[in-house]
Amino acid sequence: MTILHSVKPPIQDMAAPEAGAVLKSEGASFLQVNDVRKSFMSGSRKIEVLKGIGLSIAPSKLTMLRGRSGSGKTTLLNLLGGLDRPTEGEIYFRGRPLHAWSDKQLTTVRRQEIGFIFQSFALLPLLTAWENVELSLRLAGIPRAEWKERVGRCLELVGLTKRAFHHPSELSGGEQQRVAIAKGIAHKPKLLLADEPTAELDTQMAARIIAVFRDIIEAEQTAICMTTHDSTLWGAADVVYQMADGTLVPE
Ligand SMILES: Nc1ncnc2c1ncn2[C@@H]1O[C@H](COP(=O)(O)OP(=O)(O)OP(=O)(O)O)[C@@H](O)[C@H]1O
Repeated sequence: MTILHSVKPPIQDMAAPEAGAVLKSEGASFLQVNDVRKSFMSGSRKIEVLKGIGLSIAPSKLTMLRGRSGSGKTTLLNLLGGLDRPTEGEIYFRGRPLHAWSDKQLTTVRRQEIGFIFQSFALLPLLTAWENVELSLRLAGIPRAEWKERVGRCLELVGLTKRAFHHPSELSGGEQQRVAIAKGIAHKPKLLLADEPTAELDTQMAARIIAVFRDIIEAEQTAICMTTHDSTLWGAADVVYQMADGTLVPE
């Protein structure tokens, strides 16, 4: 495990290619964050939440963002996933400038290349595990002919083949989160972002989720970046960034 703080990145000359177009060599610049700041207005008051973040996320690695509540982890994760844009600074994802992209371009890149997992599982209660995963493929525009094989593969990867036709209410919290992970990876994202994915789980279930993440990285070469308060999990990461009050700090 490497524990890092601020990393000054190589900035490449990146004209704005189409969403979907990818630079050929993406190793070191898979996901690059350069001096990112984010503020929100609360009435007439400006709240500075991120105060100059520089980091890089490597492909096929498990990266964790740790830090106290309110330190800015979720805000940063939302920027990494193109759910929001920085107030200042740059974010390059596979060579393309997310910070400069339109809402339409961000939606396309999210749909095709990024998966999200949230603390609260976000499953549709009336659908089975299988149908929940299938829905992701439908929304991502994957041809119907590919659904069966891909849903089966995703549920296998998270160890839920035998629970495929259960509804969320018939599954444990850990199993529900594994269905949510299968949903998150169904469209084969290059980057999977998980916001406190183990917060509602006990230690054993949390460890199982991390093991599933490892299997996904191995099998699909996905980069995974997750936030967590749980100190028992940090040792399982390839890289840990610690945040405090909107900045990255050394250990
Ligand atoms: N849209 C917003 N408008 C105003 N303030 C916001 C907004 N989003 C986040 N904040 C503030 O930014 C700070 C950081 O929030 P964020 O959710 O990123 O922290 P966090 O480290 O993820 O916390 P937690 O671990 O509790 O989820 C908090 O003080 C929060 O109130």
